[in-house]
Amino acid sequence: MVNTSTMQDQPNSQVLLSAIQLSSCTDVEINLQSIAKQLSQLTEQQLASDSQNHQHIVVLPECCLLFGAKDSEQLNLAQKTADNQYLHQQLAKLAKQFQVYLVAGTIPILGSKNDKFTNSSCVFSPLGEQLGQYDKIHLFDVEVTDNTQSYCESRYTQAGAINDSNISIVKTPLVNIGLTVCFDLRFPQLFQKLSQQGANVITVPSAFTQVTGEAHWQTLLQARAIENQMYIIAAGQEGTHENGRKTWGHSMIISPWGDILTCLAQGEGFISAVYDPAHLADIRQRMPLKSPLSK
Ligand SMILES: O=C(O)CNC(=O)[C@H](CS)NC(=O)CCC(=O)C(=O)O
Repeated sequence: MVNTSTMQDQPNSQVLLSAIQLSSCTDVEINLQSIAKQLSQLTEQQLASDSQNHQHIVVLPECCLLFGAKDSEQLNLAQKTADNQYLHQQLAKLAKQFQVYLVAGTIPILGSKNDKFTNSSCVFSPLGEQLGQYDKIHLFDVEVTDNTQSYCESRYTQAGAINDSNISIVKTPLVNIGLTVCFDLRFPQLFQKLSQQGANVITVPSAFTQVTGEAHWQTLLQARAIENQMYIIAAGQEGTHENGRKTWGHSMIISPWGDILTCLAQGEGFISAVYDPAHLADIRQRMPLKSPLSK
């Protein structure tokens, strides 16, 4: 029990951070069911062990509603759902049903020219309202020594805009969330911008390859958390997907000191950790990181 009388006096005074790890397939409905199942188990467990007086932020992996298909199928999905906003609606419904702030991994959203989609992370409130959207800026056009070999995300994906509307924090009652996606993790500039705007939690929905994940994932996450002094919630795809692609999993939540608070190496499931604002304030106060170079 982490319940205390002060917490009961102050509704929503505690923030819980969670990541859901998925092995998403090429069927949107099955993926929605998997997410609902994980959310149901996660919120049930948390109700049983804990006060209801908290704010709960849950992050899903990149491409949470369609993964392991050809990129052209993501474009088809973006085109098919552009008018009725089906993907947004289903995710908003889940946020409301389970009373969480849902950082809904990424979904394909039809771009301005209709021949590409943005790989977008959307945030929904427990009321089912959309609070923000971030379109992935750094696209994964990379040669990897795995069975896929050559990734060319920019073929069907339109990169996110470099402006204050795309790069902006999402304010919730107790936490400012900075949104990033997967390959963005290799570019500290984005994290610095979000940090300057007042982010104290950064989310990293991902589908890291097994090869690059094993080599770099944990180190990059810890570096971003340490250098920006903030919590990181990283939710990954895991396993072997229908197109043979292998993803690394290892979803983790990292403290502003760089500690791995919790990690799920393999399989579908969830992890949670408590956000500690005093710990964050203490680290920032004892070790101010103001560089004369960042003016
Ligand atoms: O293509 C899709 O279906 C969905 N998109 C992804 O999986 C994206 C682009 S291919 N993956 C990454 O960014 C991996 C980054 C990575 O692994 C690294 O930085 O090492």
